Amino acid sequence: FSAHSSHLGSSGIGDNVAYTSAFPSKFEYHTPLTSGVSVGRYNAKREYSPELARIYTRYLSNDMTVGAMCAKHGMGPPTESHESLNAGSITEADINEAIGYASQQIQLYENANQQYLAIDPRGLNFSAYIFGALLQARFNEFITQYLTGKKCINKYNTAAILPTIRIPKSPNLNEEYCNIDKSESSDIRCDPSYKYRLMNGRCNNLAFPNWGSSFHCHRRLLPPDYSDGINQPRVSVQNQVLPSPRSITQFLMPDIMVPDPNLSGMNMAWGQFMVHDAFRTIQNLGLAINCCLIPNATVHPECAPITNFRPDEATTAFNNQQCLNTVRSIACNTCSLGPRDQLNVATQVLDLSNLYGGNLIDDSLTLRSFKFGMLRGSLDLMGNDTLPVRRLPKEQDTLDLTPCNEPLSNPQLTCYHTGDGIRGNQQPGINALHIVLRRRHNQHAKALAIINPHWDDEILFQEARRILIAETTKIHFSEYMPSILGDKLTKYFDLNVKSDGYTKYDPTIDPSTIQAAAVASLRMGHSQVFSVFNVLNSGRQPSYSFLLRNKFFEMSDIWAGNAHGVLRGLITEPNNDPDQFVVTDVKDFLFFNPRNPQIVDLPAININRGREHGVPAYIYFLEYCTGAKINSWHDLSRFIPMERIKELQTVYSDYRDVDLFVGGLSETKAFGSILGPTFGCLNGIQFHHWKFGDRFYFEHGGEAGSFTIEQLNSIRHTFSLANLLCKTTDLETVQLNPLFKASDANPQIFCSTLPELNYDLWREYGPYHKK
Ligand code: HEM
Repeated sequence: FSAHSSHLGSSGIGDNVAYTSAFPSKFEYHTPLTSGVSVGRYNAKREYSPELARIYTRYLSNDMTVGAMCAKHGMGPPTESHESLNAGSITEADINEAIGYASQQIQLYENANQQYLAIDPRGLNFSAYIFGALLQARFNEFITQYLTGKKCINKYNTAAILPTIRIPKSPNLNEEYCNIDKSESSDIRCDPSYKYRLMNGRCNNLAFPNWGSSFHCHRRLLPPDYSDGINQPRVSVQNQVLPSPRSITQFLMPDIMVPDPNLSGMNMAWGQFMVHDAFRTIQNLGLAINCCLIPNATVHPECAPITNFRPDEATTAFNNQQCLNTVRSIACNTCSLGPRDQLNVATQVLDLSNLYGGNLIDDSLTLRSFKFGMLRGSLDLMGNDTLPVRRLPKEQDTLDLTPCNEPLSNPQLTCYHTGDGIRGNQQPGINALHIVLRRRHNQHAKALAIINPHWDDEILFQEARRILIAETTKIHFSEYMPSILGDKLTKYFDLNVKSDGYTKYDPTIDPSTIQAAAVASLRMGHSQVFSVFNVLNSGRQPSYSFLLRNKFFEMSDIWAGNAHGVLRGLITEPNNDPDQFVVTDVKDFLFFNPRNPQIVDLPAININRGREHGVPAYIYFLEYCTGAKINSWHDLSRFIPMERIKELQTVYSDYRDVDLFVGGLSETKAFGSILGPTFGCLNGIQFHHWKFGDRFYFEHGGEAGSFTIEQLNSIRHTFSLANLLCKTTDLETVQLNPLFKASDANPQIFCSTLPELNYDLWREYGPYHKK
């Protein structure tokens, strides 16, 4: 048993390490809130580096031990004890004992699964791959549990040293999963000259072919904070259960509409679409487990229901509901010992995997027509070209198993088939964007087929896909990201789209999705959600409106041919400001289904999710981002208004307990962004990784998938969200930037004035194709 080298495991990590913040030193701080923050240069590669030790030794030093066998609880701060643990401290006999223990436990775990599958067999739809990888992940967690107990290994070393210990093959482990799961897997052969992205996201990084691929773990900026150091949800610094997520949303996140003065509803919708491209964390057994249902049944080990909250108007109206069902995210196979990570089934870069599919279940092949590179479709009742209809049960979404919510009066109006499974039907706005992008793909494919009649279906499909990914990515980077980050942070994180020339890929950056963004900073969009959706006619007058709560997975508006009306509403209506307020439609009535009425609370789920993913508390990310050291509630007043701090104090007993989602949304906005410094920073880092860590990012030069400079400039000068909407809908006018409401600074323009891509630059000249 040997230890690999690890930066975390080296000695000498302590409080005296110089710490640099994620923010630049040259920022002008206009508000006193952020003045005096010690700042430094953001370095995309520094996560898990020794310089962060000061932060994580703080939260991991609250070490209340792991495993019942450990006689010595509270081992003291990690800096004192970590040097005593090295690979040699754990013998072969220890590992063998641990494997024996894990073999028994995994049997019990499987029995629990079987019990629930007997109650709700939908979970059986889960692929064998997920089950196999999950069991392997759980097996390693049981080994970890045994070793930490027997050797009294503290949290710090559980995160730092245990992952470096090689464990022998075991009959329970399918080595194949591990070989293909490892980022540096030698089982995956990549063709460096292939110019298209693989559908599963592999081979983006040629040295680490799994970086950013589907069915792989999220990554972390800070090591996890699990209560047991392995997989149990975070608890308070006093080692108590944290306040109930529902109590937090009841008291701290009321439904108060504060529309953003500038942004349009499209800002929320486009943000959600972008997020769905890269993030898809799924629950264990796809939500088939009901953790609230059976009072005396054995609680499934992956249950994390939300309980211990006071009744309120909504819960009382729903049969005095006292428990909100939440199942834990599926564990990811890290192929090593140590704490749990979570699985992302989407490809983790911005490659439109939500449109094209890209994982084992939502296979791109089921979406293609195999004619002229086009995607399949169907017609709505007005004869508009729309997505293909979902054909049950073959295309049943087997990943999250949320049912389609067909209207009771019209049950034949089912959901549509998308590359994102059922999630593409989550509400009419997201579905309308799927429609737009599917149409645009087919436009690109048709145009290319005229230019290059000799191209076969495969080339046409891949080239149209490559252009459409460039089109949406250009909109993300030149319109969406600046709209939420503001100009300064966009510049700081180097996100601006250039006006000429190439950018450079950095193979040392892992573009994978960051846990803190998955559970908190990018979920800021949940506070932007509006309750009322106005559907506008072609004269931009309201035709009718609906409440979001009535339209989850309910596609009757789309069937009726109102996708354009929904889009007109989104670009015309305002957006809510990302703040501590969240509308009832997602706070009480998320995924409301009249067939099974119950309260589902999205912000409470977000808080719960953060804890069960072991994401550390808010202040550590604040420190990570700004370099500020927070030692009291009062220290927070530089970032959060005092009245809000008082509110936080009514729910949290310690400033170190505040959840990242709650703290981040409580901050005063900074740097001209609609976000505070912590969420601005975390999202900026994620975006930076998506740009520079993605070999296929459209502006990069010198790569197999690079565009010619002429093509690239045509992409830059042609593509915009306004143009995309104009080209794919019956809009006659649209404001210059539809992520903002129309105004003098953002005037309406005629669609007819917007150019088309110069497809001629894609004309292929060969011996038989003369210019
Ligand atoms: C109508 C609007 C929306 C609804 C109903 C919605 C609903 C949801 C739900 C149910 C989840 C999974 C929660 C869980 O089990 O942990 C989720 C996750 C998430 N949402 Fe939203 N959301 C909406 C809009 C947005 C927007 C506008 C953004 C960002 C701009 C966003 C960002 C995220 C992120 C980052 C995740 C985590 C995704 C993952 O890891 O798979 N959402 N959302």
